[in-house]
Amino acid sequence: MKNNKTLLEIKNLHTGFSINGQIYHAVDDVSFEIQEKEVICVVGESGCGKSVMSLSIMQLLPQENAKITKGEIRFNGMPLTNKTDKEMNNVRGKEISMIFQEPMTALNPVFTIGSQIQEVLHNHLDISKQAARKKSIALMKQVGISRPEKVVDEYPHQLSGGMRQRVMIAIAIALNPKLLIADEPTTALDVTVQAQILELLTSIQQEANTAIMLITHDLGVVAEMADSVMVMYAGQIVETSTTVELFSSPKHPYTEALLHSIPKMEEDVERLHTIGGIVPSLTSMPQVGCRFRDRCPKAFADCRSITPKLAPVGDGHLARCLLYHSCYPKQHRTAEEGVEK
Ligand SMILES: Nc1ncnc2c1ncn2[C@@H]1O[C@H](COP(=O)(O)OP(=O)(O)OP(=O)(O)O)[C@@H](O)[C@H]1O
Repeated sequence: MKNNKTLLEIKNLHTGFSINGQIYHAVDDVSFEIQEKEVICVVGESGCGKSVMSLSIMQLLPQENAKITKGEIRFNGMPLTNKTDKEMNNVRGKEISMIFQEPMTALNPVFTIGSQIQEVLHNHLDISKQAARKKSIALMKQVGISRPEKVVDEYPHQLSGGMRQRVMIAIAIALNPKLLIADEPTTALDVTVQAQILELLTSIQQEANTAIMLITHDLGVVAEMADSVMVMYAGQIVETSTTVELFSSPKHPYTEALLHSIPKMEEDVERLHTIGGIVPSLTSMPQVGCRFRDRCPKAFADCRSITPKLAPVGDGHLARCLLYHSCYPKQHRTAEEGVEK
């Protein structure tokens, strides 16, 4: 993937919420790149900042109290953070599109499916009514909606959840964006439909060469779809690498815990492994030291007082953990701090 051109570049992104007059960062110093045609998965428990990060990229932060306080977002070299809302309207849909978790809330219940797809076409293309209708039917066919000539005149409530998500995908790809951000696009769907939607996203990526940033809780999906993975914890990237490397050689104890929580076919366990404790809330975020320390089975004294950096632990592999800082030789930590390895 590294040989491809960089499509999205995020540098030191900080997005904060103003709560009782103080700024709390839900995205705290996040940097990464997405290459053309790459599939990158973002994983992490609820509340780790995945959605706030993608809404920051789209400049769709919902609340008046949310703001990008620092950092750069570049798409194809073009800075996005200083764009006006009107200018961003030319980026959204055309260059970057987003698919949300719950299609029913993203679709307008009082307009037909066809008119909602056509609206995107009319907003961006000089296209006749007839041509837009024809194109919307073709898009519906492309995303696997059967009888599109009929569905074009139906309303969202007449479709199943899976079909509604296909409509959302049709809207998202209508203008051939180069990047699709999908925020848990299958969470609200049942298992067989989930697989079909993920298959559809893969075929779009392969046929239209669209890069995909997929936010998911499902590590099985990551293993199957992603070229690379970013693990987020408490607003920060704690590990990132290629998918193969992450699954074969995870470095951060949080990644290890996530991987450990996947049920294995051959294991006869009475209970699924879960990670004890919860993600700290924005207002109780530790300001110094590792944010995972209270839940970490490998934590040692310095994890409270020294803030780990996201440091190289292999080729294109970064982890934010003191265990991999060179000033902590493994044998020293093991002997003096009782760190289990
Ligand atoms: N409007 C808001 N005001 C204050 N805090 C918020 C607001 N929206 C989100 N947050 C906080 O920002 C942090 C990141 O939330 P975010 O929704 O990005 O997490 P997530 O990883 O996407 O979770 P999920 O998987 O549940 O979608 C959380 O601590 C959350 O409570």
